[in-house]
Amino acid sequence: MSSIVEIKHVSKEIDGRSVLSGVDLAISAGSVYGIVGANGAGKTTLLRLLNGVYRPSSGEIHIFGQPMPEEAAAIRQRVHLVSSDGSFYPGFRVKDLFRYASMLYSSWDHQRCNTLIAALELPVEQSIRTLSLGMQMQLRLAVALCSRPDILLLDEPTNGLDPVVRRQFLQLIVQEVAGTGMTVVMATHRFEDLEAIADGISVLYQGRLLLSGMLEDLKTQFHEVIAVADGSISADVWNFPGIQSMQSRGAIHSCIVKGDTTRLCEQLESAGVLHIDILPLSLEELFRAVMRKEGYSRDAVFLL
Ligand SMILES: Nc1ncnc2c1ncn2[C@@H]1O[C@H](COP(=O)(O)OP(=O)(O)OP(=O)(O)O)[C@@H](O)[C@H]1O
Repeated sequence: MSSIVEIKHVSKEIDGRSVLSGVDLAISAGSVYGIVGANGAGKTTLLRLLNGVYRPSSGEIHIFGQPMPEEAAAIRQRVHLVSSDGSFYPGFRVKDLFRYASMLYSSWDHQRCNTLIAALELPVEQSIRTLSLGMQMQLRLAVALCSRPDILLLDEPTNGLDPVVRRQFLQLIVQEVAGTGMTVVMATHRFEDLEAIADGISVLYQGRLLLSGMLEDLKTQFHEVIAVADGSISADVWNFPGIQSMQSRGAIHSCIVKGDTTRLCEQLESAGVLHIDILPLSLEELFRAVMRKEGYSRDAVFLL
């Protein structure tokens, strides 16, 4: 598959502060790509670079094989950013917004618009300022889809959606990708959303990409190894290059390992452990392990 988005060694400074540094990323056409990371990692900034709101301080971004144009309006015809940030045409009624947006986008699809208004039960006569947060998110997505973007950028898109609508929202995105070949780049803290629809993911931490890859590949690369021992295990055993993190509680010792676990298991067996389990990781567990390796952890906050 060809890359529709190529980010080459991109850095971004805002107010003299480094927000992204040396980011390299290629995203295949027609895929759903997830960006995860702690608060303030730079996810929104990355999406804003992709739709031309920001320009890189250094490095290059190519979209559709072309360098990002100087004129951001041209790119926004084909790359639509949906986020829950800021107010969204509060003085408009829903139908006024659709009429206005239809004039902004040359590829506006009126038939799709009618279908989405009906499917999402959007109240066309209602003022946007009176819509719930979830309704507004659905409206933002509907406007984006009617503009028939080649690339849809989603920033925390399922915030505020109830479980039924959230599922419908994700299904709609999958359908669009399958039906139109649209590419989706989605920043989110909801791992279950990415498990459901993402092909690839990147983990951002303090403006750097820690990890990128296809979700299935990453899941086969990382495992949790649990060893039950009659007492402690020599520290030498854990001196193994693939170990991302480890913890011990009584007789149970567990570690997250990247790569082949055979040698580690041999070392554990030689150390006399009673039992070994090798378990696959969920995306959230994988994220936690990678972040823990970077020293990112939070203790409980006690206010009283
Ligand atoms: N306009 C701005 N002015 C100053 N600092 C900014 C601006 N935009 C972003 N930043 C800073 O850049 C860093 C990355 O912000 P960004 O919003 O991209 O992170 P994020 O990963 O989307 O975070 P979150 O998960 O909390 O939404 C943060 O430290 C933020 O304070």
